[in-house]
Amino acid sequence: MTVDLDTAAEPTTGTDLDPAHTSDLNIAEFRPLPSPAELLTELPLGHDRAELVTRSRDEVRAILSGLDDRMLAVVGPCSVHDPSAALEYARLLAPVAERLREDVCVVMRVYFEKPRTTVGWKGLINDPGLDESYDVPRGLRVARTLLLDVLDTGLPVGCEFLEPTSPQYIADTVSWGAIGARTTESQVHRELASGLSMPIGFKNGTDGNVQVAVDGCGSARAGHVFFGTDPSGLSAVVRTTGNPDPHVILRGGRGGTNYGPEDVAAAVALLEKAGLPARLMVDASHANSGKSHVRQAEVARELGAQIADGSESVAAVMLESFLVAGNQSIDAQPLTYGQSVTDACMDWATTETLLEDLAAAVRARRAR
Ligand SMILES: O=C[C@H](O)[C@H](O)COP(=O)(O)O
Ligand SMILES: C=C(OP(=O)(O)O)C(=O)O
Repeated sequence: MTVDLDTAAEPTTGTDLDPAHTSDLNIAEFRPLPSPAELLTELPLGHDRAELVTRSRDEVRAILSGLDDRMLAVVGPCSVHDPSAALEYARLLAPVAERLREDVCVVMRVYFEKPRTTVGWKGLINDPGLDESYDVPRGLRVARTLLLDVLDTGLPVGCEFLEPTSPQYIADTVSWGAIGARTTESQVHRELASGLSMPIGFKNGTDGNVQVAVDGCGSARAGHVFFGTDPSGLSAVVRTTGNPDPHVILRGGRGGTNYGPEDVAAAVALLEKAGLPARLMVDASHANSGKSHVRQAEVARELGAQIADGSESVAAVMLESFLVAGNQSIDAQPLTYGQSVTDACMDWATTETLLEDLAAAVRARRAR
């Protein structure tokens, strides 16, 4: 039995589709989505933004390969829950990025999909109302609108890709992407990365295992054939040619941090053994900061010192930063404007200073 989801007016349930009731027994409903092509027609990228995306992807590639001696800094909120606050943040970040552009290539972290350790709010695309109403079509529209608005400030954007089909709706706007610690070992995500058009970073595992991220890079560089959807939303066999620019992101793990010079050297040895470029990103947050925004600033300063000392291996950093320091429960009434509802973030003033420090570290490295 086939169901045309484009024309289905009402949600269907698993058992509607399965009269014998032997499958989909735990599916409560199927709800139609617009196709990726429909959303891209409704909210087009346009020529100028496309040029920014292409140019910034090239810059990210050049930095990761060592052809460009600047640093890449992926900086922004842990998650976007309020597009107005995220846009206000972008409007603060854009002039700083412009001022530091000789030394640092700033990409705004605009994360809409949150991988959870068990359960929790899974991001603005999944639940834009933050109230378990799960209006995913609205989530996609709100996310894409914000991505276009951020590009209009002149900033390129970076996202984590989590749902295997969501990139079809937003990836044309994205200049750098991540596969998270919880999915870095997943074949589905490695296949996805192999077809994405921007450089993709693989986090080390939550247990601290870096080899799984190196393996993720090796897998993503290859072409794959897998199940997916085409731009019209139809199920399709997808064949990819491989992503030329996968890289490792050190984010610490249950055993401790991995941003120190010895940890970076150990990761580089794994990359070299795998025949991969010996350059990586370090995430100052997550297990490298123990999820403390105060500690995160110290980690970022220590990374700056490594760079100023001449480290060529740390090509990029990730910082979690928002308007207001710390984090709050998503159930807070009222929510504090500009504060994270997931992991704790550094505030804007701290972030601006850290970006200035990173730029100075790059200049010091260049002068050596
Ligand atoms: O980046 C955010 C979190 O670290 C990640 O999504 C896991 O969150 P959780 O452990 O609160 O579920
Ligand atoms: C979830 C994230 O990180 P990690 O996968 O390292 O936990 C993140 O960067 O938002």
